[in-house]
Amino acid sequence: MRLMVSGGGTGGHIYPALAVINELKRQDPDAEVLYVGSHRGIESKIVPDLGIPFEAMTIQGFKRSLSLENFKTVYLFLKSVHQAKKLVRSFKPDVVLGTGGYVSGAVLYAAAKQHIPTVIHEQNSVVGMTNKFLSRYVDKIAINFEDARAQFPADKVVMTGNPRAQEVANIKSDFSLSAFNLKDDVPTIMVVGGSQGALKLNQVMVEALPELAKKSYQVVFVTGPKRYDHVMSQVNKMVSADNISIQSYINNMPEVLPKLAGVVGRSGATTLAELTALGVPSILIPSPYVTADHQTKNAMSLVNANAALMIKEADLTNQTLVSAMDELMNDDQKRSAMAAAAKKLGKPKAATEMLSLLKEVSQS
Ligand SMILES: CC(=O)N[C@H]1[C@@H](OP(=O)(O)OP(=O)(O)OC[C@H]2O[C@@H](n3ccc(=O)[nH]c3=O)[C@H](O)[C@@H]2O)O[C@H](CO)[C@@H](O)[C@@H]1O
Repeated sequence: MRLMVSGGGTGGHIYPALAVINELKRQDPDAEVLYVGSHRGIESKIVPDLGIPFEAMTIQGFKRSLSLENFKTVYLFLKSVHQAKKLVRSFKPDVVLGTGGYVSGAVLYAAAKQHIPTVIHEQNSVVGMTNKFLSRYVDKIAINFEDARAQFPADKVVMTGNPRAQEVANIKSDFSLSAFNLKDDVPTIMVVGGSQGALKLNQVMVEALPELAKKSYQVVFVTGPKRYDHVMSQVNKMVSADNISIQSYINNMPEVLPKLAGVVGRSGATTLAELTALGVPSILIPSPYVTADHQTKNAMSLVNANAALMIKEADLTNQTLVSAMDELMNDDQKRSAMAAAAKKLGKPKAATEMLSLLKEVSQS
């Protein structure tokens, strides 16, 4: 199979795409893949580092209000469509998959206009702007939350789950927490604000660190790559603790996640697919800065199933955070009940189902 994939801007769009590529390579080592991303998105670093053929385009997002920038955006979009058409003509994909982000808008639109079979994946319960636009043109739409179904043309929708779930569920991890200077036999919780880090969570964590340094559990605090130096400049003034490790970004999350007793984080859809695939209990702090408050909706699907606790960002302080972390980490029974509830929501066959859909569409 010749598979062209496009998705970018943020980890939540990129990792599901990479999981599909991994599953394709596992089933068919001779398959040819081309990943098309944007220059500015983190895919331009992550994808080539994995040795996956990568082409980058220049593209930018629409402003929600009318502005001159939007004219530039339309110009760049049309230019990207033109460039994407050329890439499609030269790569000759059997099928093109889009996993979200502006760049996938141009690539999938270009492919559909050239009558190449197309599929998009919507990770969230509330449909993103790019996928809403593309839904008119593509052949099939794979979803992860039932709530997304009614927002798309009914005959195109297929429930697959998020392919990243299968990738993390299948990993045999021999990761040691010693890589973070922590012990393997002490329960450990990770605090991570999605793929970019979260400003408020970082601020509150910096304030909470002296308290967390006294706990019997360990904490891996992931700041986000762009926020690491700022956090460290504040933390350096404090006493270091041997139960706390501060990291800027985790490159091998599928290996690290199985070693964790809990996660504190944003409720991005791909993060939730990972937590439920493995059955990791969590404390979720939905980002209030996303379209239609979709992270609260994502989080509620776990909270309602007793798989997660939730703190609204407006209520997030070092006290509310530490007390929720204590509630989770000091009660083994509660933690294992939450873990079991999370695992029930997992979709560990999602990558295989996605690939079946791609094959079916490519042959129709
Ligand atoms: C602010 C924003 O617009 N967020 C959106 C974005 O979030 P974001 O990109 O944060 O997406 P998710 O939380 O869904 O996924 C983050 C991904 O990055 C990985 N990771 C994270 C940190 C790290 O150090 N290493 C690492 O590998 C996680 O394991 C996960 O695979 O896309 C999601 C999926 O469409 C949406 O639901 C989110 O609302």
